[in-house]
Amino acid sequence: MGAIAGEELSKWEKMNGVSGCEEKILVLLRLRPLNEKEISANESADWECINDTTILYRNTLREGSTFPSAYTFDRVFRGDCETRQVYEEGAREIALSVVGGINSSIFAYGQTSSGKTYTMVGITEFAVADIFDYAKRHEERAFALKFSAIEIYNEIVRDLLSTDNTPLRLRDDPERGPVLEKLTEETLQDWGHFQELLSFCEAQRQVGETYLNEKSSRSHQIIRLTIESSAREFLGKGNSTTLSASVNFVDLAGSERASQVSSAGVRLKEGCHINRSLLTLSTVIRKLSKGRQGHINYRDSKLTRILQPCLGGNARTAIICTLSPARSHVEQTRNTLLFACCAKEVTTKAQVNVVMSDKALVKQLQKELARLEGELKTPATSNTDYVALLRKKDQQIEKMDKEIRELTKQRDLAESRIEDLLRMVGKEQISKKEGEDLWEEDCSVSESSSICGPNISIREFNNPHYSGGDSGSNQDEEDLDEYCKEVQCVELEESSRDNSELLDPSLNDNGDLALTVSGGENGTSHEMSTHLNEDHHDEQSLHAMSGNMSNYKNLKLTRSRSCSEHHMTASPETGEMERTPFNGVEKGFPGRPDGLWRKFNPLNLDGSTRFSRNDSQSSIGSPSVDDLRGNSLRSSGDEDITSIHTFVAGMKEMVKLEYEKQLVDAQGQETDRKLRNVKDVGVDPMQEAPGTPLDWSLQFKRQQKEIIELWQSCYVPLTHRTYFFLLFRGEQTDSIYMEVELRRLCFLKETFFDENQSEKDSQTITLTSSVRALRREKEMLMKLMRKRLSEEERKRLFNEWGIGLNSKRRRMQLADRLWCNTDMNHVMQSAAIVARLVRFSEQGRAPQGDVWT
Ligand SMILES: Nc1ncnc2c1ncn2[C@@H]1O[C@H](COP(=O)(O)OP(=O)(O)OP(=O)(O)O)[C@@H](O)[C@H]1O
Repeated sequence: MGAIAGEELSKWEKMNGVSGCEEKILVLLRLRPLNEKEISANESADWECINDTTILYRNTLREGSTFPSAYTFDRVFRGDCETRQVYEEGAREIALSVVGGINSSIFAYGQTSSGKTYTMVGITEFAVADIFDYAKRHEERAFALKFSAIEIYNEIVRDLLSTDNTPLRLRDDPERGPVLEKLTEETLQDWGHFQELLSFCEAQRQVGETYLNEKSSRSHQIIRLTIESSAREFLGKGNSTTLSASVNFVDLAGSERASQVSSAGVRLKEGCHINRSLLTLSTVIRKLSKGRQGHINYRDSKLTRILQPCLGGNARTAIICTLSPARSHVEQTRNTLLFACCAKEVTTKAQVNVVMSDKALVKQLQKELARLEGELKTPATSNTDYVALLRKKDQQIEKMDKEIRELTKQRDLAESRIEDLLRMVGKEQISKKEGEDLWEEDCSVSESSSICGPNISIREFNNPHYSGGDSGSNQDEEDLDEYCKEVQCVELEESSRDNSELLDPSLNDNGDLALTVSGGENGTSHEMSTHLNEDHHDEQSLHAMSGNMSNYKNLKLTRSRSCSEHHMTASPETGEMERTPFNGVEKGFPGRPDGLWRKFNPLNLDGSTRFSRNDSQSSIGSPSVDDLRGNSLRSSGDEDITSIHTFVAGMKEMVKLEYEKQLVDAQGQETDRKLRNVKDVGVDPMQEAPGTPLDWSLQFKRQQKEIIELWQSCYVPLTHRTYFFLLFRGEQTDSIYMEVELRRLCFLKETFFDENQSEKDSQTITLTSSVRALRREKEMLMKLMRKRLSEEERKRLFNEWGIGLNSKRRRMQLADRLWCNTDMNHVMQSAAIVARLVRFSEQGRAPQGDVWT
């Protein structure tokens, strides 16, 4: 059942005038006359209905009672009033609501023998008669009247239309409320049928004799009449609506005092149940009269549970309180009046109940849908607020989108940094291969055949720049082009960044030779490139290949693509190295940091120099750096050496600045790392930077030693060792790079010993390939000894390194002895020689005197 809708609803609402509205329970009072027993007992009638709404207690003064003497209700009926009058002037309207689809209930409440049954029998008959009459007068509608009756006797519900005394089960239906299972429901045929059923119920009901009433009702009786009606014109068409409602005629058992009724045994037990359930009813009414706040104890008795919809629910309700006027019952009468007073404050909210056919329901829903669509198309004034609200929300969403984009950008930047670091650790294998190829080109010079051993396979490359000044033929140029494309391709893919070699000569597509310096911050690389086309001589080729910075107009030092925002370039005007700062605004190259020069031990070739470090932490005892400085200034190669220093200083300065930047960014990166749960590779300066300078100094020495040993065991190119050794000399900012190098070398070593991997992956760097590359590098250095060192210098070196001046292949012997052990003095001497040979230099940037002092 549901609320009726549309025209039919309006019609019935008009008719009833109450649908959906709250209304108070109608409270009627019926005062019966003194009965024979009371008269014979010489009882006086202390109660009098002084008008249609007020009843007065006449004995107030005599008793000195504190109770009110007058009570007002919707309607009061004197003892001489007929039940018909009570019905017609009181209960009728409520009872007949049922024909309009509204539930209704008529109660009779009062003490025993006050006339409840007397009243309700009449009310029920008059109401049903009126309903029959109504149905008869409204032939346009088809009516169905269903009759059922129960009694609640000692808290047991019985079906009064059944001879079976089996108690009825009471359950709660979410839609229908309390439902009695298996309750007999008879469809009334006619008046006679109704009378039969009433008689049957009367016969079934528990009635007993008490002192006050010969035929006292010992149970609560509820006669229910359900009326269903449908418009005949829609019957059978599938779109009819059915009104369905029930009217309850409730004849309660009477409250009684055991002393008054002199009951005992069964009657006493009945009386206890009756009083208890009536007490519950009174409590429910009292609570409802104060509003619906709090718990209403409907479930405390079967009576209140079954009558719950009638008490403050979807029903119109009238309570007829019956009274005895006798003085002996004054206390019970006052209780009844008190109940009545509470009841008149209770409200119910009845509405028309309708059952719709499926077709009608669909139609109704379609109509509702159309209405809602119409509202959407033409928004009402009240919808303006929603439109504004939506617009505001859209703006918020847009703003949040912007923020998300910005945060995504920041995250990508942080990821890029992490990837740079990871790349340093993970990409060296491929780049190693590239390095190998590049060194093969170095060996393609005219002397290569005499240098390279028969067991070393070297790819011949007829590059005119490497062929002793022989101008390139067309074929040569094609080869060069091919080579350049190859290098460019590799670079574009960023797959061959050689982190295993700090100094990685390669050619770019413009014919420039790029000197890639790896090991910078974040695993980035630095490229120095010079145009080879200027000079085809071997000397210049090698010059460029070794990082000669003599031609500043064609030389540039750049960061790899991933860090292209910071790059070093040679100024076209001054030829000086310039570093583009992080913000993109170029400024002059910062020059050499003092600390670097004080630490650096240059190569001294005048034979008077011993190699040492002036680092106070160094355990190597040798001539001081200051000694060397003076000598190195006098050396024939001082320009080259100082140029190396300058370059290294520039690199270190750049590293330092980047490191500072990392410190600033560290917080953001840390947050990002946590969010994405990126496994830290241990290169976070915030985490890895050692605590105190002293701690770091000790750690640096330890790491440096480990690195040198690993260089040795991994056959790392000497130029790489030299550059790294010179670049990172123990400053706090070196820690990150030391850590990365250490891990990289550990990884490399593991790879060398993993034979399976070497066999499986042809791209993986192997021990053999490293040895071969190292061999070719030494051959290249050997050649450079002749180019870069004077004969005197060479002789001096041969003497110092214990190479007989008459022995064969002296330069190769020297090359073989460079970086051949891990003794720090040896390492420093080796580094100085290699640095001199490969000219980590830049002419015109010789260090100032004050730097050396
Ligand atoms: N208004 C009245 N006019 C004349 N007689 C009445 C009236 N009300 C009740 N009586 C008579 O009083 C007696 C008791 O009435 P009734 O059985 O209806 O009381 P009751 O309240 O139903 O009692 P119980 O609660 O014990 O069932 C009956 O004999 C009945 O005929």
